[in-house]
Amino acid sequence: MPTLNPPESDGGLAQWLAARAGELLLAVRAEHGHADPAATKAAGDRASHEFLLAELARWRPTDTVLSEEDDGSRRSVAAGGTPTRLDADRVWIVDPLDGTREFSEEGRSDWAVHVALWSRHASAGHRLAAGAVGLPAQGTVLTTENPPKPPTPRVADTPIRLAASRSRPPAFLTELAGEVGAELVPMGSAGAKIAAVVTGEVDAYIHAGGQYEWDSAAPVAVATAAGFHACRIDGTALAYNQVDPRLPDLLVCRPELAAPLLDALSRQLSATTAGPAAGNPLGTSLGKEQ
Ligand SMILES: Nc1ncnc2c1ncn2[C@@H]1O[C@H](COP(=O)(O)O)[C@@H](OP(=O)(O)O)[C@H]1O
Ligand SMILES: [Mg+2]
Repeated sequence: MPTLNPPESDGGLAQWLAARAGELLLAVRAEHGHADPAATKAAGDRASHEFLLAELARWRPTDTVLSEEDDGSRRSVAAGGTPTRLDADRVWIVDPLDGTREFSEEGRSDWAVHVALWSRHASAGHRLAAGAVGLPAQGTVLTTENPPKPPTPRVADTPIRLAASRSRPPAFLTELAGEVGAELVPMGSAGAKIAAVVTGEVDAYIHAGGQYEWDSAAPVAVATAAGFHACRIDGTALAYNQVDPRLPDLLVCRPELAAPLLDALSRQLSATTAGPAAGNPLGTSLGKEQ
């Protein structure tokens, strides 16, 4: 690891951490290969998590961290405990490896490193003060430090490109896509999908059925800093550093698509909750992705 000091700003630190964790992950992937996906996933998760925790302890020793790989927070909620981060002013919300499945698959570049800072005193409603999304296999880091370009108008009369989980898309999405004339773009990693919205590769990302704060905090910080829309699928605000870190659904899109997509979502959600035959229309599982 280089000993070079990170930039002083929170956004600069987030970018620096995401870039360096990404270098580590590329090295782990090269070393472990793809013959044993479970071993490659575990090694990547562990290396990136340990690196981020050590560097945050070094550079921000008084801040708190909420990480996907730190089960303590999840357990304390499940056991009825109150996580100490709820009293903290500054909490780093990190996903050391988002799109773990894709990380273990040869040739895929849809996996990411997420580093976000939640601050009690941040001005934005979601209280995300800084964030960076590293896309190591794509050679980029998107960051609030130098926010991506704001959205440009869509080319008229082209189908909306709608990113969705390639392994666990919400059951209502095919019907919704038909209703709004969208084409579905399956992709791994919440970070990679939100990055694809920000770069214009797709127009929107919809997820439902299960996710956690670390899956969306950093990419939502970057997307909203660039002027994109982000909210829950019922149109309510995204909130981070909550007692329960589950944040099971979201919509991220070009601002002009927020109203039509929320309308379509509202119709889908009322249709799917109306009938007993609906099953679990929002998704397939609430468990942690393995
Ligand atoms: N139903 C669900 N329950 C819990 N987590 C989910 C989920 N669907 C997706 N996720 C998480 O959201 C991230 C993006 O998922 P996807 O690639 O399917 O879009 C993954 O994070 P991790 O890779 O960090 O575990 C995945 O585990
Ligand atoms: Mg994740």
